[in-house]
Amino acid sequence: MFEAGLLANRRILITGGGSGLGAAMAARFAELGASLVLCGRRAEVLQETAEQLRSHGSQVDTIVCDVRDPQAVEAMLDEIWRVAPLDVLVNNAAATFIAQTERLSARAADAILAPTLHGAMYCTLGAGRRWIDGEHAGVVLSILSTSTITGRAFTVPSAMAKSAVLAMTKSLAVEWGPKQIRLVAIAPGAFPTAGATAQLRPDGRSADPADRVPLGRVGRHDELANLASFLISDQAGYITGEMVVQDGGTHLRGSGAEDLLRWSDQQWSAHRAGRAKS
Ligand SMILES: CCCCCCCCCCC/C=C/C(=O)SCCNC(=O)CCNC(=O)[C@H](O)C(C)(C)COP(=O)(O)OP(=O)(O)OC[C@H]1O[C@@H](n2cnc3c(N)ncnc32)[C@H](O)[C@@H]1OP(=O)(O)O
Ligand SMILES: NC(=O)C1=CN([C@@H]2O[C@H](COP(=O)(O)OP(=O)(O)OC[C@H]3O[C@@H](n4cnc5c(N)ncnc54)[C@H](OP(=O)(O)O)[C@@H]3O)[C@@H](O)[C@H]2O)C=CC1
Repeated sequence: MFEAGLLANRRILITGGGSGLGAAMAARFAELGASLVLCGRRAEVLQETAEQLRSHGSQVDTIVCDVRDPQAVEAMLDEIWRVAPLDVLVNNAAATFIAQTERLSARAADAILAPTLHGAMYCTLGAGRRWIDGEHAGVVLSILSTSTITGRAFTVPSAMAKSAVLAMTKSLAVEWGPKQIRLVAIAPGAFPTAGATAQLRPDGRSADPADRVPLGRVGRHDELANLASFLISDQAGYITGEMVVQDGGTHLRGSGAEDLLRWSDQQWSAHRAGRAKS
């Protein structure tokens, strides 16, 4: 689909790059010649993904970093820049769960806002400052959600965080455009991963996420990775401040949370209790 060296000589940090869509993007970027830094909280998950990529000859470093912690983010970026500047930051790390919003504790809301909004902001500000100080061009790709368009009942902190990162994307596209820094985003629909399925599709929710998709199927990870590759490449050099929706048309039908309106308080209590046991 792309020329072989599309991302040659690009140094790319993917937050949450050890699993799911982050790992899928890592594999595609590596095939296209990029060198990678993957971060996340679990060292063993990062190592496993990195070893797979290295076995195909790719240059991959891993850094354990909790993006909720601004000092840890600064230490990670210092460690990266000691070797060479990044060219691309991918804000992919995030967290979510379904819950009745009126039952969320402050700690529960922060468990979602902190990685999804604050983490993306800390990484973007840290990379942007270094790019501007070093007069280095850069690209920030953020993985968002169609909740930025529709809102989404029962995952309100996630919808709030993703919408805020979209606001950051549009705002900094203007402020940092003159510094040759582009900011772009993808709003994926259903791309099944272990993380998303565990958090969003508990037993008791209507069966197949493909049922709601006008195109009749869920997304393939390679489709998202290809779109991401295009957006961070020079081929997209005149695109900034934009979010591309990749959801098979699903958000045009609604946010996707409507089935949860029919859950009873008893079902929600059972869901909470099930989580406590697991
Ligand atoms: C098949 C494909 C699906 C279809 C998709 C359709 C499109 C939807 C698009 C949605 C957009 C966003 C998607 C995603 O982000 S998917 C990625 C999901 N991955 C993750 O979430 C990974 C990271 N997750 C985590 O780090 C943890 O799971 C999490 C922070 C979310 C919870 O961690 P943990 O349970 O360990 O946290 P704590 O015990 O510290 O709890 C913190 C407080 O939060 C409260 N809590 C936790 N879970 C729930 C719950 N289910 N309901 C209510 N409250 C909850 C917990 O009680 C703590 O609060 P308190 O101390 O006050 O009790
Ligand atoms: N899959 C889907 O259908 C959809 C996904 N998305 C978005 O795609 C992105 C990837 O999600 P997906 O691959 O499905 O799910 P995953 O759960 O696999 O991805 C989340 C990643 O983020 C990392 N992460 C979570 N919290 C932190 C933290 N505090 N610090 C550093 N890393 C962290 C996790 O690693 P660790 O736990 O080791 O820290 C994990 O690798 C997310 O932004 C999600 O919102 C959006 C719409 C739909």
